[in-house]
Amino acid sequence: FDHCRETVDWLLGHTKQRPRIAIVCGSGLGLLADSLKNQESFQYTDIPNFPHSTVPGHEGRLVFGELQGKPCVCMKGRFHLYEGYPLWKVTFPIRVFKLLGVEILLVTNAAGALADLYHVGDLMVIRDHINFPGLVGQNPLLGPNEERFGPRFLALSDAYDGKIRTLAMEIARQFGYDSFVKEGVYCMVSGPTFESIAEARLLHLLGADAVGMSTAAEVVVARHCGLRVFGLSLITNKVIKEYDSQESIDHLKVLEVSQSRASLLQTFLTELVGRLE
Ligand SMILES: Cc1cc2[nH]c(=O)nc(N)n2n1
Repeated sequence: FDHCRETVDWLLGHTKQRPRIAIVCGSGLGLLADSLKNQESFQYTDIPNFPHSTVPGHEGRLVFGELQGKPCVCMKGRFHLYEGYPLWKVTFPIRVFKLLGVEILLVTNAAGALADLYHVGDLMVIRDHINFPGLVGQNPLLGPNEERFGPRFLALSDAYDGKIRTLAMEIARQFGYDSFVKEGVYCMVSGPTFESIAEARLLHLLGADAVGMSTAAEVVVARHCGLRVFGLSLITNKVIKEYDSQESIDHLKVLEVSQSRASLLQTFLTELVGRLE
């Protein structure tokens, strides 16, 4: 808690802005942060106690500013379990946002589609998640509970805010995006390996619609401290589930699709922020 307090005091001393909405930009989706008005940004390396990004496509800046007239703070670049960060570091920014006065967290990520319903370039509004690492002990809330943030035992049956999901689907309809904006279950794996065929089939059997290497841990910590959460996955590839498939996946392909759909995602999220109350 004191770690967070120190970081928050530093930030409060370096900007007059007081964000109500926090946005975590996924792989190659940092475009949104560039569109904020009255920007004030800080390199993660300059912020006390902040971890450093090490993944290509993740810049490493915390950007304060306004989107549709609403005070926001954007993470350009996030931290991943596969980088070797302990989960308390991966999720540290979320508790900083809480102490800054943020009430809503919008989290985006790139993910591979497990369900045939999804195609490359689709957007998946996250209805629920499977926190695979969390099920086997890699949970950000492990260890002594910090009562000043939230309860020892956290309920997650309502993790992804229903009102915001309804609003998002409404916007998709109004913008004519409904052919490629669908709701689904996001499964977090630790990475950095992409799934084997057998793993892909396993996750699909378990009810996951898309799989990625982030997001669930941040959402758990956000819910623990009472933030409303909305998650959006950009489908960057269809996960290979057949042994005779000629397809292959790599990080460059993930980034290429992210770049190609970044502006659409920006339009969608900007409209959503504008209509949040
Ligand atoms: C960011 C990202 C993209 C994909 N695609 C995939 O097939 N499997 C994953 N785990 N991920 N993660």
